[in-house]
Amino acid sequence: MTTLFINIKLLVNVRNDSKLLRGSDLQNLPCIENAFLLIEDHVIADFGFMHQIPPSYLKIPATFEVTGKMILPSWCDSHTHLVFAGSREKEFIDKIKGLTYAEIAAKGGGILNSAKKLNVTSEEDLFIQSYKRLQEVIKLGTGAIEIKSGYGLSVEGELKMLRVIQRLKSTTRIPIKSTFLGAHAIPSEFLENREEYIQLIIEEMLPRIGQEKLADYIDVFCEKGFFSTEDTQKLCKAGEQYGLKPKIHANQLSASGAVQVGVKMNAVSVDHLEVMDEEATKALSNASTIGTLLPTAAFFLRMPYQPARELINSGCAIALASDFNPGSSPSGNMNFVVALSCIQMRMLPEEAINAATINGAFAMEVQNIAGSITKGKLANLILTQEIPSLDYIPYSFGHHLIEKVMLAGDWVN
Ligand SMILES: N=CN[C@@H](CCC(=O)O)C(=O)O
Ligand SMILES: [Zn+2]
Repeated sequence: MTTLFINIKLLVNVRNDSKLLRGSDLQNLPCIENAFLLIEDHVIADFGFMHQIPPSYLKIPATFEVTGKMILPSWCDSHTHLVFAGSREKEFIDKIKGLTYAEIAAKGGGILNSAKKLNVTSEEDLFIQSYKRLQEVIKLGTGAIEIKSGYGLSVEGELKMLRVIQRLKSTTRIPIKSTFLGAHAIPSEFLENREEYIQLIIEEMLPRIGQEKLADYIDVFCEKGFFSTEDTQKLCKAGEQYGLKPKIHANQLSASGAVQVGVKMNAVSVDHLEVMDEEATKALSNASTIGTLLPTAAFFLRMPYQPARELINSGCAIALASDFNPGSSPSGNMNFVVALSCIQMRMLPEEAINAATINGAFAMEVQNIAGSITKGKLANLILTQEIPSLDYIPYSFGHHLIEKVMLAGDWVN
């Protein structure tokens, strides 16, 4: 199947090769004005200026004339908890009434509440709920995604979640990476003996996950009241034995040393980063580990936003992701993530788009197939409506500016 786009107002994030962007490089968003784009056999085959289009292309039957519209690579959402059961809007009301995230967790709410729901939900039902959410975010322009377990917190619950992610991988066209987050919270029955739960993860969950090849990464919620930096190192080392690289929940509620541990463990990414101190920023600025910012979690929990400018000015490689989950970010809308990053974290539109595409791709190691308009990459694309400029995308937050979305060269809507 061959598809041609002509008269594209702006073809965004056009690159010959893929490089992780850090510091001031994030501002460089290469684009072609008045462009063509050729898709062949699911991948990007060619692109360039309209005035240089090879005449033979103009005979292609599936030609779309898109004057006034832009084409972007799909969003790469490298941090989600999209597989969950039910919802937690009652806690939302508790938050409105003034309870903190930590107070809700201490009351048996939070992650443990989702775990309770998940463990009484069948694998089939969980798949149906998750599949629906995945279709929704695809229509919102997400074209590659990472999904975590972590609401099972029991051997069977965690395996159930990871099997659902595996089924999503095999039944949809979107590239999916799977992360084992057994260390998301200590289940209530282990509260008096947390070591025993850590042993359960290491001795029972990980071997099963390794055997069934159910995960690509291991994650730990490294935070006071959850898992310590020592626990995190121990769990990451155990994960390494099964080929799982770390992607860590770090510095969400406190500067706990989680970022430094992630960097030391060669984590692919350290995610959240609401509460950074000098040492954490310094560790990240010299590292290949990506700092993934989750501004919608800060927004929803009324927490200070991640210090994006400081991180960029320190030379860090940063990505943006949605953290889609029922407790701290019940939205997987990457368009809002990008807008919020510009509005509240003072990221420039170019920086936010790079962080949500190419750097997001690196943060889940799909940079060879997604994240930019590059020959040979999957044709996972966003076609906008007619818009006046690129800056208009984050500026007009909350508007639905996407006309159509393509995954591997096929329209999904
Ligand atoms: N912080 C840890 N995990 C999730 C929240 C999970 C929940 O509240 O259910 C997060 O990334 O924000
Ligand atoms: Zn998360």
